[in-house]
Amino acid sequence: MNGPSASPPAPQGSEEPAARAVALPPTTPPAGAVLPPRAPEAPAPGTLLGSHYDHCFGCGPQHPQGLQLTAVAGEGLDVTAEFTVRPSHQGGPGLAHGGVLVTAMDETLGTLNWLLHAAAVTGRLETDFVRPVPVDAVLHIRAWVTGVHGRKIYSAAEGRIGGPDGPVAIRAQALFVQVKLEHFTTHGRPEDIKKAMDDPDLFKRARAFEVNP
Ligand SMILES: CCCCCCCC(=O)SCCNC(=O)CCNC(=O)[C@H](O)C(C)(C)COP(=O)(O)OP(=O)(O)OC[C@H]1O[C@@H](n2cnc3c(N)ncnc32)[C@H](O)[C@@H]1OP(=O)(O)O
Repeated sequence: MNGPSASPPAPQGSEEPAARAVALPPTTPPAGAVLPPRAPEAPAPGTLLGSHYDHCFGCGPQHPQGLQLTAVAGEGLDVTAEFTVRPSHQGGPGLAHGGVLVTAMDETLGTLNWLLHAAAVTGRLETDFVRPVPVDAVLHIRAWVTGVHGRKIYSAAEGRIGGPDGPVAIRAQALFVQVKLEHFTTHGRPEDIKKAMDDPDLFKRARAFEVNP
């Protein structure tokens, strides 16, 4: 793997803080990135995008503590999604945990891959927490592709509370990297991979998403 790497921090006092900072790659598309059309196989605008895996913490309907996030395909390379914050998602009393909100953004950004018909995983995800999100609130998320460069898919999202046009509570930018089915079969826990592969629907869907970089 040739992805960016971060060196462990230098021993304390040995370097200026700036010299120890890690140069992370940007999540904004580089020169030469393109905005491709929707894939011919992309679900029609308005389609409720099903879960990619029943046990997914982000979207799986069979994950009792998960986010059970639901997303709908937009007109272009965009999706909308809703996530209702439940008591099991608390960080501070009565407030959503920041990491859970990041999961909601990650999952929604991940659903953009349906529109490109490409299997991809998150390589980098940046988040701004703008305002606290209470338990019982619905986070209204919109995500869109900002560019594609080789196997890299750049995207952005914002989450609002109090309604789809309410104030922004969280913003995110991400870089996903397209992968082949082997990414999952090689690295996933064998018993879970076997169960998933034995499910004809899931297997068909996974195969349909295979990419040939
Ligand atoms: C089925 C969909 C599920 C969706 C669930 C919601 C989304 C998720 O949470 S996915 C789970 C979290 N993500 C992961 O577990 C990914 C873990 N990381 C990996 O497996 C690998 O590092 C992976 C696949 C990202 C990249 O590895 P690899 O395929 O070898 O790619 P590699 O050849 O190194 O890099 C390809 C390009 O991407 C860039 N890149 C790779 N990783 C990163 C990164 N982390 N940040 C920025 N750029 C990166 C490289 O610089 C390279 O760019 P260029 O083409 O310009 O040279």
